[in-house]
Amino acid sequence: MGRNGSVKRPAAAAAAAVAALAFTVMPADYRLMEEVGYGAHAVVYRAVFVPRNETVAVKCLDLDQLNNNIDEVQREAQIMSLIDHPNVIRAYCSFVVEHSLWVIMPFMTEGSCLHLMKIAYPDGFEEPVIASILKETLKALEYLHRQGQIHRDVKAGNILIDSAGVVKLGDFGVSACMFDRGDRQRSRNTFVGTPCWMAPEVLQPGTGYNFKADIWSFGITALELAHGHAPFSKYPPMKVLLMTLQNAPPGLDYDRDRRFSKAFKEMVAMCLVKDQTKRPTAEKLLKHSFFKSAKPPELTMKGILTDLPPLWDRVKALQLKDAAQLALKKMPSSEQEALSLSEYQRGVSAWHFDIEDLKAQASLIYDDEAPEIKEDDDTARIIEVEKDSYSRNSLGKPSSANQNNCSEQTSMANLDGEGLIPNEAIDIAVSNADCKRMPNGYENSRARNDSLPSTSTSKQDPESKYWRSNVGQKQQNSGGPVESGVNNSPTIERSHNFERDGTSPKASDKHGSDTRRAANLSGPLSLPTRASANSLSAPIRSSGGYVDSLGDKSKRSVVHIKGRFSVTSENVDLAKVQEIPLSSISRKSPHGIQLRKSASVGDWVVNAKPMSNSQHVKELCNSSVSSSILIPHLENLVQQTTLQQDLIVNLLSSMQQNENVDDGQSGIPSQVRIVESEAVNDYFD
Ligand SMILES: Nc1ncnc2c1ncn2[C@@H]1O[C@H](COP(=O)(O)OP(=O)(O)OP(=O)(O)O)[C@@H](O)[C@H]1O
Repeated sequence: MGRNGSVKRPAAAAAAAVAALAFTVMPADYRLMEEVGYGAHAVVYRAVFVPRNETVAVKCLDLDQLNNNIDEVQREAQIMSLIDHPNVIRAYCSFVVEHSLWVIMPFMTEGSCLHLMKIAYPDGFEEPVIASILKETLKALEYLHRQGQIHRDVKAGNILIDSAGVVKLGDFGVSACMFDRGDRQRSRNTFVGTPCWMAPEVLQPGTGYNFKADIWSFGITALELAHGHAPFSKYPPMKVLLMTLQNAPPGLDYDRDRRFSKAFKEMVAMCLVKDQTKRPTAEKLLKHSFFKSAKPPELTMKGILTDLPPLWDRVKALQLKDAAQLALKKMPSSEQEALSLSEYQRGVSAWHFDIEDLKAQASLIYDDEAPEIKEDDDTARIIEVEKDSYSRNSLGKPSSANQNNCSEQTSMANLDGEGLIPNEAIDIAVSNADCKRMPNGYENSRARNDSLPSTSTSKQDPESKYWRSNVGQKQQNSGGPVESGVNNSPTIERSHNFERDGTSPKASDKHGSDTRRAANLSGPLSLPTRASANSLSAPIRSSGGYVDSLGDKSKRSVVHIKGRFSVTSENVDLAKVQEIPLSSISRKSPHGIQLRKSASVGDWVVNAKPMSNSQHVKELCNSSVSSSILIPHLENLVQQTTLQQDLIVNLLSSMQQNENVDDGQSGIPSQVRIVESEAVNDYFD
């Protein structure tokens, strides 16, 4: 025995040996199915033991990572397979396959408690569930300690559940003895994972520790199950180490954790005593009143296991999330946006029970990266608008801004497609009601707008199921929600990618090619965003942020407002066009929470409070943002404005060509012209 030399009861050992014999050590006898878990050193698969068509779990450990002699590891694995307790996952057998060690185990259909929490109980479980889980875990520890074993890795991620609600402590044995035995959490003096669950005496070099270290980890696990995460889990390993050593032990707070019983709080406090000699043994702890009243897990677990997708789907979703978050750290914001889209798409297709959670996951932005922004600082807002527009996601509740994107998508379809743009005008900013959440999770435009005039129609491409909106001259009502004032570039990006994915209408391909060429875009028309000014090589997207002042409105009929541009038609009622100044856009969420980097523009509350341009200039001058910060942004805006102008001119000429080709059947009226908004000049001259 590699570690503390366990002693097996002969009967149990014999039974285990018989069971082990039932499984072969030939890889061909195991058909690996889905991945159901992954840890620092291993990937776990659901597998079928072909000779008996029996479902098992196969844990594949990467031998290249091992610090121990392989023969010794295998010998230890065999000994570990003799461990026999209803609450401890036992290895049936193990063998080497190329560079991996395969450990064959019973398959626990519901995976780990950590997975369950991540998927469905982010704030932890209710006390009866916790009590059941902890009691079974403690029984496992009591058994192991009695055998002279220290688990050393007690945590929610290693507590496994099966469909009947049976709780087993996993990850004991093989991997435990494989990685630098004596301190399994270290690998070449580097912490593997975080030391959140590690007892102070384990973290302190030179300090001896014993099975009481498991009791500390058990106490931390109790907090993990109660809150959905371990204490200090958000901090880097070294900080956790220092906090564990220096701070008072964590515990259940008497105020914050009012929902938990006194007995529970007391039991946790007993485990989390820094002096290991003062911690109770597992045996003694089992006698605590908290465990005496605990119900069998088969009763308590049932309720939490219903309506969950199969384990492998859960794991896939979590894996995507983890990978995305990792990649996010290294990724420019434009790519973050694309990834967010992909996460969202895949998530929605893979999951059906918690769309909101998936949307939140798709944000891929960490809270602690939230930029500081002063609520009343308009200049800061400008900077934030630029900075954020690439990284925004459609989080939370739909808002006018979000829906506004639908209108943009609609417009893209119009411009890109054929025959759907009547002569009268082009509708871009359809009403809020035009956006409808589609089954695929995307908000596609749908001109069922009650608020639009009767000239408005909508058509759906029967083949593509892609909604296109037609004319809607009425843009915004004064005082109503801003339609085109705030663009949500991420949604635009979604719609664009959506089309590029091949889900775009065929009409686009047939008739929009000239337009695309003229606009020098491979997909549907999109205009540069302010954010893209910083990265003009990045995909050009729809303008974002706010609608600028239109300057001499009395002379122009605005039918389309996008960013700082207006496409005008002479037969549009000017009175319906609203000026939406930047400063009227509040960066407050509907709940009054300051918007962070991860927040969606769609969450912005837009107050269509009219404000003159001179007022803007004044506010900017008074703002606390230094000119050194502001000037590069303004330069970018000017640069981008030029680019936008070029794009629109190209687009118009292309559309005019199309119109000729279509022999006037449909298209954009010839009198449509572009008016570059004077907003930039108005603001920054
Ligand atoms: N027998 C099993 N049945 C179902 N899922 C399992 C089984 N064993 C492990 N898993 C899943 O695989 C995950 C990783 O397994 P495990 O913890 O053994 O790997 P590891 O590399 O040792 O992890 P760690 O990072 O804890 O060292 C577990 O958290 C659990 O979700």
